[in-house]
Amino acid sequence: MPMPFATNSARVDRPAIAVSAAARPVIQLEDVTVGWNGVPALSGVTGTFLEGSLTAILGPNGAGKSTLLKTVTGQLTARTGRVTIHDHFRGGISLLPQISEIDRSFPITTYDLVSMGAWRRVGAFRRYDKGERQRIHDALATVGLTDKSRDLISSLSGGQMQRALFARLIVCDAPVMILDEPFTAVDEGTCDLLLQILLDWHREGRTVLVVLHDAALVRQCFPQTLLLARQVVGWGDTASVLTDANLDQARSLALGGF
Ligand SMILES: Nc1ncnc2c1ncn2[C@@H]1O[C@H](COP(=O)(O)OP(=O)(O)OP(=O)(O)O)[C@@H](O)[C@H]1O
Repeated sequence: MPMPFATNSARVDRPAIAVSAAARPVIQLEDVTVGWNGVPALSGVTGTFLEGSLTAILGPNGAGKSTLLKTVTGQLTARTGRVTIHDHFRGGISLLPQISEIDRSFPITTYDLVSMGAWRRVGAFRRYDKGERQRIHDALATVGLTDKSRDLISSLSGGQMQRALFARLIVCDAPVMILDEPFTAVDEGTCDLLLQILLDWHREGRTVLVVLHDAALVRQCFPQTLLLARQVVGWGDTASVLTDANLDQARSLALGGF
């Protein structure tokens, strides 16, 4: 389990892409409370992810970050409040789950895993045309896994598996990308490569939400931050959210629980 607010990264300049004043809302949360087995994990969450924004979701362990992602992707239902995915983006959201949630023993190859990214366009049981096959090969090349395409995913290292999951997202080609701790347990070279891919998605105008634990990386590369500690501590411009006072409040709220 990563430590909250680790600070070990200083590799890439923050992208100088502002969210347009005319950006449309993509995902809106209104006073959302959601929990597990009747116990609230997040309470009173209100805010909007705008089109083209690149948002880091940061908070101590158990702060509700994964719970939030599961709520916006429809895996969990809010107990109260409302989650709205706006019409233009419905069906256009791709998720990279925490690597620990993936059954690595499932007997499929790296190519099969990456090709699943095309299911939304092609369907699970139809043959892929030449264009889709090329897209899969290109994605494998982008993440440096061409020579692993025939290997079972059970043989991949943690970093290679994360690269394969990114390749699946590249094939998905969705306008909204949601990633849960994509840099956990990966080597520095993989982290740099995946970060560049993620920043490229932002440059292309996609909406990107990323759960992270590395505050230094967030300060450097993420224009927007949602700081969570079982509730919203701050949501907006990263510099105004990641203040010492807010980080202290997040730590104390998460430690105290509610
Ligand atoms: N499957 C589950 N069943 C029951 N409770 C859960 C489940 N998943 C999460 N929780 C609880 O919900 C709360 C928030 O957990 P969540 O995983 O969303 O936090 P997080 O901020 O993503 O934490 P971490 O950084 O440790 O991954 C915690 O108290 C956790 O124990």
